[in-house]
Amino acid sequence: MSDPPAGPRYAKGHGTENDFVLLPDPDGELKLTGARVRALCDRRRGLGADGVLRVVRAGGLDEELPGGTNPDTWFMDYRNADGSVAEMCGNGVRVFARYLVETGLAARGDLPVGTRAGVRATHVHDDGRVTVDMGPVTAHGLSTTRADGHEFSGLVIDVGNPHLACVTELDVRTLEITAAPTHDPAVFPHGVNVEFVQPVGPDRVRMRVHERGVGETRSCGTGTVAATLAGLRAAGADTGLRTVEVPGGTVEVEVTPTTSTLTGPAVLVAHGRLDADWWERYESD
Ligand SMILES: N[C@@H](CCC[C@H](N)C(=O)O)C(=O)O
Repeated sequence: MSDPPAGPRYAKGHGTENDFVLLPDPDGELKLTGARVRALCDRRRGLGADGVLRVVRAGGLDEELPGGTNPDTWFMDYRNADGSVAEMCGNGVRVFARYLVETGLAARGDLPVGTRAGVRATHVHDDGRVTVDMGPVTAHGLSTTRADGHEFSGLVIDVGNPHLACVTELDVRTLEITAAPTHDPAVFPHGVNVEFVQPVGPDRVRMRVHERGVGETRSCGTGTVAATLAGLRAAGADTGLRTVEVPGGTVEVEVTPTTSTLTGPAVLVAHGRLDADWWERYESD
């Protein structure tokens, strides 16, 4: 039996069941078309994932990067399942850091990762959890959304990417989030990630999320940071800690006066090679 033609290498991983295909591409040689991203993320004709993380040195990227990004820094080139580009992914960056360490591309411990929202400091723990400094999280007033026949008011929050975090007394586990929640395009001209946040204890919130460019996911790291700030504000505080329960597990978030941190699991599931013919089929957008 002869081996089929081998295409690019890949790995599959997840953080609290927000799942990703990782594509190692140190020198930025892969042509990552929208069609390829959509096919990779498709759960029937591809590998299946919420997003793609291209593992590239910042210097290998053909786009302008945030100031302070060293060309040698590993850069998380994040794409949503619909092929769109996003600034930041909090679960993705943890899986990305774990991948760098497990494959020997970086040493265990403190590790900077470039993103379109800026360089993020990560720390890979011995038990497989990863902490990431998510940078400042800022609120910019209120907006509304409709989902499952309810109207929700929420905080407009910037975690490098846009969020609307709606604190509610409803049991969020019962919400039907089959259609995209509405949003005000004047407030969110580039779309938004919407969180439904239910306080369930003094230091604990439960969250469901509908992600821009994906749909409902089992977790969203930047969303948990937005949910924490919204939960804190609802309790009359600006800073503090929250355990955030999502359908795919739990993470810990801390918001301080200057930054925010996210700690949670990062799991690698598989390593392999794509079929070359399959990869070529999706070359053009
Ligand atoms: N799942 C991510 C967020 C991914 C990007 C988001 N869908 C967007 O378009 O902003 C996370 O863990 O933060």
